[in-house]
Amino acid sequence: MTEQWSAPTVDGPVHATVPVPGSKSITNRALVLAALADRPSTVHAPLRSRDTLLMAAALRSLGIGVEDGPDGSWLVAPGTMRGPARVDCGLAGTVMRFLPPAAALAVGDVSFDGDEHARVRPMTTILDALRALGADVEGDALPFTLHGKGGVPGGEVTVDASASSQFVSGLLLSAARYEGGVTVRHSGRPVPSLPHIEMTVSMLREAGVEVDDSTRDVWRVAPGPVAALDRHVEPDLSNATPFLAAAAVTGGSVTIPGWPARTTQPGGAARELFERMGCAVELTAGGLTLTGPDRLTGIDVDLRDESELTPTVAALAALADGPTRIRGVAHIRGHETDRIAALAAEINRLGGDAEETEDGLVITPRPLRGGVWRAYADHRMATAGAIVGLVVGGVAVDDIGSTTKTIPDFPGMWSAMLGAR
Ligand SMILES: O=C(O)C1=C[C@@H](OP(=O)(O)O)[C@@H](O)[C@H](O)C1
Ligand SMILES: C=C(OP(=O)(O)O)C(=O)O
Repeated sequence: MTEQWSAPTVDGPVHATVPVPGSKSITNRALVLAALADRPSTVHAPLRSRDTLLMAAALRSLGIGVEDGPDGSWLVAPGTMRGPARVDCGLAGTVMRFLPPAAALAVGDVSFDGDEHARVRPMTTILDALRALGADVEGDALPFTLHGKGGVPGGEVTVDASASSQFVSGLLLSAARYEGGVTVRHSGRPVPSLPHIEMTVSMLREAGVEVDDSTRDVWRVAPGPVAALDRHVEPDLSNATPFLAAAAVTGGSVTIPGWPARTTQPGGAARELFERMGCAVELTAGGLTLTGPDRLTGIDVDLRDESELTPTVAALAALADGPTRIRGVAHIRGHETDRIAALAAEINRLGGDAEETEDGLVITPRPLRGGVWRAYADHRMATAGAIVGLVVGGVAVDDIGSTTKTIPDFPGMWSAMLGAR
């Protein structure tokens, strides 16, 4: 059952401080690394939302201990993974791409499935790569089964990762535990979301794993142990962007506490994007504060590196005072939904002017009217609808529940933010 949600509209600037839950990308990397580590780990301030709860549940079904710590942390007790097990990936790219390479180390069968929308997300590249590295995999997309033999030879593999950086990240995360380690070479159109691969490399190094990424499009992971983690998870900076956007579109000001001065999250680039659109952004000890302008400026932007920000940028663009061109994100047609088609359809349904291009969108602002904004089961489509609804009366998001993918209570956070006006 999906839940239609009337997006609240405001008639003045939004002023609020909004604490944002932990990063999905860091939490799910930390869980996989902790499961492969040689001793128990603690993950502090993890995100607890559908994507990470599914990862935790999947690891438990494989025999890994994932217990609640006293302070909201997760305590992870590693061990030999064992099938038979069934993994529900939901719609989480990080579960469907990060867990199979780890589960290939299990003893026994591990079957994977997910939501209807997940079954059409690209998977062949990583499943073929696992076969090439010596794993026994049945299937080319969800659902599929791994016949685990308790170990994987590893070696060198060439992949076309132009559809998702997660193919590379997934292989690298488990690579140290493969007998010969793993070398991944990318061959094809440019890899999107490269900072997410850098996040993977950086977290592997934190866990004592030797990674050579000195050659472009080649990553070499040496075989060896994975050290236990004691890891704090930063706020999810991509999930912070709808809240910052609330200040941007109303000329208000929103502070996100705990915004890191340095980060491996691509969402960190949101600062510069908002500035280019005319916002003032300041990082202090209290967090990142964004103050919106009288009118937002349209921009020409390549979002290949931070493609998960596209829905927020598109929503801002529809409300700006000049055209925006978004480039470099052809692969987001394979995200939770075809985001290029979905954004164009929903902006146009409300009377806007959004045109699909091969690798992005051209959005020319027009006065918008209320109506149903469809989420397509996609959390970031839903939050984009909330941004538009803040200044366009009568917008209803058809499936606000989709936001639980990466934010446990988006409607509650949104109304708390507006209540603080
Ligand atoms: O590794 C990760 O945590 C992610 C990588 C990116 O995927 P793509 O490379 O498929 O864009 C990003 O969009 C996704 O939200 C999270
Ligand atoms: C693309 C995204 O998610 P996933 O991790 O499921 O790929 C996203 O969160 O924008």
